[in-house]
Amino acid sequence: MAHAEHPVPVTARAKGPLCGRVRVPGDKSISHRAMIFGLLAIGETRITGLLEGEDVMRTAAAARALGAIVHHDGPGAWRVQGAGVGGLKQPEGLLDFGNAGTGSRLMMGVCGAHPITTTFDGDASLRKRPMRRILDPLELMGAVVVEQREGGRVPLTIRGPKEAVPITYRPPVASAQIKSAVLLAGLAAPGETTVIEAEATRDHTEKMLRHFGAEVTVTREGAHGRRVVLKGQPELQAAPIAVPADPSSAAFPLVAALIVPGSDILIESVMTNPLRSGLLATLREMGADITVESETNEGGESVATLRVRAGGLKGVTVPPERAPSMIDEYPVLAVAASFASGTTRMRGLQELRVKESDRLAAVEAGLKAAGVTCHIDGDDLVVEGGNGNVAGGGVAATHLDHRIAMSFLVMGLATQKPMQVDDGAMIATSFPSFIPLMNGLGAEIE
Ligand SMILES: O=C(O)C1=C[C@@H](OP(=O)(O)O)[C@@H](O)[C@H](O)C1
Ligand SMILES: C=C(OP(=O)(O)O)C(=O)O
Repeated sequence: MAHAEHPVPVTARAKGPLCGRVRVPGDKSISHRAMIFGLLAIGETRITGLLEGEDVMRTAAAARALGAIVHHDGPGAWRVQGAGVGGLKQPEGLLDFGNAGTGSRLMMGVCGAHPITTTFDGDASLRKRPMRRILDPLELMGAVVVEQREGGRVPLTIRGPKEAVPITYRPPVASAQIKSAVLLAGLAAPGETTVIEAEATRDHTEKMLRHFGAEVTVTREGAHGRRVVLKGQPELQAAPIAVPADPSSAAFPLVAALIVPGSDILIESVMTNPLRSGLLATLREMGADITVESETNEGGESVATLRVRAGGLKGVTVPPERAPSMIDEYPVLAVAASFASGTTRMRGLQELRVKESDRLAAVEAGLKAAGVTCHIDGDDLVVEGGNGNVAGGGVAATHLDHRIAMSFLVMGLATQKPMQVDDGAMIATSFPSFIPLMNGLGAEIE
């Protein structure tokens, strides 16, 4: 388990072109939801391809504490015997979600609508992240929240009502976690629970609700939004889940192959859900050589094998409405932008300030440590590309953030001098096999 007190410095250096074929682990968003729906369903949910990263293991432990029987059958293969909506057990201790925003927030939605009292906690990173965005709608649905330390942060305790009240909710920020927490709470409420989002966010919860037998309707709302209506108190029936490969993890070998001269790699069966594909669209606009070798369907999601070849990238402006479809990919996009020709402006990145770290500040500091000219302009990040030449030689501070760690290690594969990150331990939260997978492609990360 990763601890801030025992940082693990990791260094990446340029060695030569990357080549080979890889498949990245299962999608983190879908893996959390697979465990949660397994808990809420009647019967046995069989999961294949589950991401066995620390974040998802925290959600699995919470599902057990709430009454699920969870079996691990082999790599990625899990079975969850559910407690059913309404059948949750009062957990004995607190639920420690470690570094996991998604796991903690979605489980707050589940627990906050049931007549149980649950205490949530996490690591130093999670303790800084805003939870009011989840607690506000839960209070409208009848939950009582006791904040223990600091307002709107874990540790906190939620007592759910005898019967949750259905609501119509407009999340104040584009967030699949808020939408999902409200919908999961809505499962325990009679009548219809509605979420109206101004910007469409990832739709894994809606898809899984349907897959488990709930009635959900989704209609367009405004230029970029969605209205999601859930009919409450369904009996969810266990259903098999095949977790596709995580596009947010695929982003690391993908950008590495674009910036390391001479590289040519294949990334197998990456999920191409359009609400997760903003990075691909942006890299293509930058001139990236990414082709689809084959396309198919896995577990209700389209997946594609991508061939990625190194080549000159040019700077672009990334519009703010694209942010929800690539929210976790901005750190590694900033790395790609550092090697492009010209300026890249990434607009509307305010949500990056409240991730595992303040990612705007962490990216700016890491890029500067590598000799890249960049600045934050309001909520925009502006990066001046070095046209293939980036000095490197610096140390990037990761602030308990896996994506910051992996992004700067990818950068070090193409900089003139090696890049170090002060702590690689957090990589295990989302991509435990990152270092061997990259080294298998010919990288030197140690
Ligand atoms: O719903 C999800 O699985 C996620 C939603 C996003 O967070 P927000 O809802 O805060 O945007 C994303 O950053 C996170 O990694 C996973
Ligand atoms: C933001 C992320 O995750 P979470 O919110 O689940 O901690 C992420 O994985 O980049």
